[in-house]
Amino acid sequence: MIQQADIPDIKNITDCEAETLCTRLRASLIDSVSKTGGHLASNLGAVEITVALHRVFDFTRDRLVFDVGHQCYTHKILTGRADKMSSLRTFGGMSGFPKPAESCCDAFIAGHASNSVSVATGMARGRTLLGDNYYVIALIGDGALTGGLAYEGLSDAGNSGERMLVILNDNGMSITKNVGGIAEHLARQRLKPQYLRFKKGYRKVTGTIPGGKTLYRITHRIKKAVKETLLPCSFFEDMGFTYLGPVDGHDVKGLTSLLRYAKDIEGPVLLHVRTVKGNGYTPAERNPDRFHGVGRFCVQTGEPLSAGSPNFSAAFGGTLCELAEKDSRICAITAAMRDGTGLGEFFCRFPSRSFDVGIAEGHATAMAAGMAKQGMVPVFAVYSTFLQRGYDMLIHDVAIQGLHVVFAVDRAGLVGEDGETHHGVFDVAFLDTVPGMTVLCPASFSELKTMLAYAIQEVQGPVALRYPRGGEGAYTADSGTGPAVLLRQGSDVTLVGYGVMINEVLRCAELLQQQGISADVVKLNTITPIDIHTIQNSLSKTGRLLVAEDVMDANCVGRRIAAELALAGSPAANVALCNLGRSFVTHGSVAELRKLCGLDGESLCRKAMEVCTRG
Ligand SMILES: Cc1ncc(C[n+]2csc(CCOP(=O)(O)OP(=O)(O)O)c2C)c(N)n1
Ligand SMILES: CC(=O)[C@@H](O)[C@H](O)COP(=O)(O)O
Ligand SMILES: [Mg+2]
Repeated sequence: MIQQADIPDIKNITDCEAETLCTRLRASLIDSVSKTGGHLASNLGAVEITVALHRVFDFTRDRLVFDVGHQCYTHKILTGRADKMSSLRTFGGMSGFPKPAESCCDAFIAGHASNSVSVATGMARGRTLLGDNYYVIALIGDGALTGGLAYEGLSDAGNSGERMLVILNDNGMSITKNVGGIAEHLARQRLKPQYLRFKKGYRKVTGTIPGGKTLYRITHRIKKAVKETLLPCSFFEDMGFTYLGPVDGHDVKGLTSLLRYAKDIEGPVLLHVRTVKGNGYTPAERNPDRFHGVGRFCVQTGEPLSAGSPNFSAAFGGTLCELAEKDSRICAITAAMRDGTGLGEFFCRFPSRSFDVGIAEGHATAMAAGMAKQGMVPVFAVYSTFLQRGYDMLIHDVAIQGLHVVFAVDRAGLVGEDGETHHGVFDVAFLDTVPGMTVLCPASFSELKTMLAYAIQEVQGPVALRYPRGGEGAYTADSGTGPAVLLRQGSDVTLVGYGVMINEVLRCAELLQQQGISADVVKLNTITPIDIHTIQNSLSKTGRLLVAEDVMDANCVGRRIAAELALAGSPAANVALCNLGRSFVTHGSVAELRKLCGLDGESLCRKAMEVCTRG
């Protein structure tokens, strides 16, 4: 594994030394990620472009904005964090995404796709307005370019006249193979090497002769006028960019010289590089989708070191196939997360009813509304954190007309190693704001199957099922589709939970029992709307309430219960709301993060005992 001491002074290495450095970095990434897990294929594809960027720019001043940011490992190694790679994505260790708190060379956080051009445009405008002159770069992948936000950024940036560079890292892949018209367009782009060489040579010559700069500007304007009238422009040139490429994204020498050339061009520039996702590691080149996000693996074979275990995504995908077998109205939608959401089998068995729209959650939601309006039953499988991108379409296109769209909200709650940008901790709050919304919370695979059928066949209007990353806990029962059930009976305190957090609540009840305190455990199957009667009945006995949930405090279930009780004139004497509060939660294992946030069984037990001793 490459150590900090091994990193050369990158501004002063030769092209040959740069190539050697890329080889060493690549080997180190493979070795390191095989031990920690993380995003491998994307990082292997971005080694040369990152080294070339660091040869030409100084990222203590110049700003490099990563899109998604999962491809930032080489950047982190080159900016003083080589020795931290062994702590990648661990609690208290280095994040797998750019983090300004980690280094001044990390210009901006990242995690959600398609925002980098917008952020970079803002930075460039800020720079200009403040009279500074550092350079601003956005590094965006072809997958991220299927997100509509990217076009908003490109349209404005291209017209901004700002000196900035957008590097399009085009490997033909999103997590799976890239989709959509833009992917086709990029595939048609052809390199004009002789034209590119001429442009660079001409600029070099005019840069050395007296009056050459003026001559260059005049001929540049003539060329632009000729191209715009006589020759087809690339999509990006139409947007206002000087378009360079596509060029080989693994030629560190060529990239370095092209970046030096691009750096001096007035106005916005788009450099289109072609790379191979997983480059330099055969198993990843052969399976870039499988090596997009990996657990620990054997370097020699590429095989995972731990066998996969049953998870909610697979239970969802299998159940949806069973239902779709009998109901031809059911169709499945994903926003570039087909395998992550468990839809692989559905796409194989029902291709005509399967839609991967690219990284376009807003479009997916609006499209689902259109499908529902025409009589289909669209099931949009989406990670909770990415559904945030579709919130307006959920209100405007789905809910106002009361359309029956089913949202399979995966990765709900704390997700673990991806950290702040990926925890699914806002959906409980924002879904509840939507009139007519139903939100179901399966706590076991069996409940997910029951609730998915119920959501598709019985519920009217928009309905969401929310379930976590990974598998079920000790609770594996199926409490049906009633809004709430009493899982345990006691007289001292009422404990309320939903989803897989019920496992921590049941653990808490066990621990209280050992202290001679008996608890009612109310499990909510539906959290929007809430069945307050079951809770009221329990509280009439206990008078004390603790609600546990791994979501943000704002508009959480606990707050809504407390408010409903107060409005009904039956407020609990003592209430403890155990949730994530109003701060973002870092990365680490889910178990570590629950403990950090006081949401593990032991912490809940201590909280419940406080409530009981308060009176
Ligand atoms: C809004 C949003 N939706 C989905 C994702 C999940 N996601 C992470 S990386 C990725 C594919 C990115 O493809 P690309 O930009 O081409 O980068 P590559 O991995 O090919 O280098 C997706 C869909 C995300 N990060 N953000
Ligand atoms: C970078 C990104 O957004 C995805 O790769 C995400 O990390 C996938 O998360 P899961 O590992 O939970 O599928
Ligand atoms: Mg890609």
